[in-house]
Amino acid sequence: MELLAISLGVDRGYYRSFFEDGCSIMRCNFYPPCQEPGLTLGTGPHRDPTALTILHQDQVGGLEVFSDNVWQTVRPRQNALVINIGDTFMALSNGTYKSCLHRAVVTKYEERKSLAFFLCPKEDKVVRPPPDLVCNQGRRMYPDFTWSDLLHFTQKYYRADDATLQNFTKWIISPKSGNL
Ligand SMILES: O=C(O)CCC(=O)C(=O)O
Ligand SMILES: [Fe+2]
Repeated sequence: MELLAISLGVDRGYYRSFFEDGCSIMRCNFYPPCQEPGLTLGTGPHRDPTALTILHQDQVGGLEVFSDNVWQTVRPRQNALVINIGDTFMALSNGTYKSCLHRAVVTKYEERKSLAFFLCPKEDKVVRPPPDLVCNQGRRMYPDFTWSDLLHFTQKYYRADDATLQNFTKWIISPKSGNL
């Protein structure tokens, strides 16, 4: 978090202290083999709604990221972790860092496991970029929201996909959401 703050030219402690009392989540994904792997996906295309994901995949492989307009395979490396930016960090960086679109494919004969650590803020924390960043950029790209609002949105109303943050922003500012 300090490195990300330094890269954005803001107070180096801003994000680190923001996540100090966070409610992070760890999940193990299990993908059974599939007789027709070309007809399905283990995990469809999405951006993680969380802030930062630290992921380890086993040697079977299957993670793909959408980059330069194509799905690129992330080759498994036993001693490496994949770090992905999620939607919450995209909002915290006022849109400078883009959340990563990714998916996981399945294979015909081998089962696959991956272990993901999702860095999340404390539920009632207001997700707001540092003032210096907004000042330099001239405007806020996303409204204030709490992590609990986004979590609720993605667990109750909306399955995380390519456009979660965009649709969440519309939902949060709509009077019908009951959030204002
Ligand atoms: O299994 C993988 O490699 C990706 C899992 C994933 O995208 C997720 O758990 O959010
Ligand atoms: Fe993901």
